[in-house]
Amino acid sequence: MAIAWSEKTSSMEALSLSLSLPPPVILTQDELKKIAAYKAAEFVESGMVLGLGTGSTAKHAVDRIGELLRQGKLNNIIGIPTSKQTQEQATSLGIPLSDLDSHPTIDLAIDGADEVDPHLNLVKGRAGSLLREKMVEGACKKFVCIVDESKLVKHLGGSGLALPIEVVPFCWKFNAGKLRNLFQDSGCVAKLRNECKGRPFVTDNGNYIVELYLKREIGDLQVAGDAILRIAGVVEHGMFLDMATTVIVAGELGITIKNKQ
Ligand SMILES: O=C[C@H](O)[C@H](O)[C@H](O)COP(=O)(O)O
Repeated sequence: MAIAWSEKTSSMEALSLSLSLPPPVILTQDELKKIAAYKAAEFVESGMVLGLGTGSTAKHAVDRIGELLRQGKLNNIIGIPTSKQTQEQATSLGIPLSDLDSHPTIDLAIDGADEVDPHLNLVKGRAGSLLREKMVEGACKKFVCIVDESKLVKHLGGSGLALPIEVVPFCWKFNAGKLRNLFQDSGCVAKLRNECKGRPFVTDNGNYIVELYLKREIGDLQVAGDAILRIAGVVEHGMFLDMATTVIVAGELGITIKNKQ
């Protein structure tokens, strides 16, 4: 797969255009996320069915879409939220919502990621929404991923963050052991994600998240993903392989748009 570097503009210029503010001297990570999100909102056209992502970067995109609707610059949009959190945000902004049952084909999805590798493979799920995100983003014609440059990695797992796996609560320790064994060559440690005070984090689907910390690079990602999904009780994993059609990266030196070809 070849990656085309199709655009590079100054991020400071983009921020000042988007926010009508003078360019700041140092951009925070959140400002970079906002720049990427606002750029992605330019891909939205009236009449589209839109996949609405989850997380701090996607939140900016949803805000922007709400703003454009309010201003009358967009109309006739239908949003398909990827989490209860995004559903609440979109509802509060007056974005009309639906679901995959009624709209099985989505024109465009916009969402963040925890890691992006050079082939535009992603790790997602730090906010625990990986299952609904994968369902929605798997049903879209175009998936625009928005990140700040800290999310770029040489290989998935390269940031040191965990690879999240959604599992049913029933005998999760048994499945955490199976997952650890699957990646024992990568020095895998498997931990349950906790909400607070030892209480497990529960996803919107009532499941748990097992986090895999890998010391070494995973070999074939597709093979690894398939092996994870063969474990009964695993619901989904956080690797989004060959799904993003575009990745918008906001960094100190500008916006880079990478397109899958
Ligand atoms: O479940 C969480 C989602 O996959 C998020 O899109 C991802 O974790 C990126 O989140 P953020 O934009 O907050 O870094």
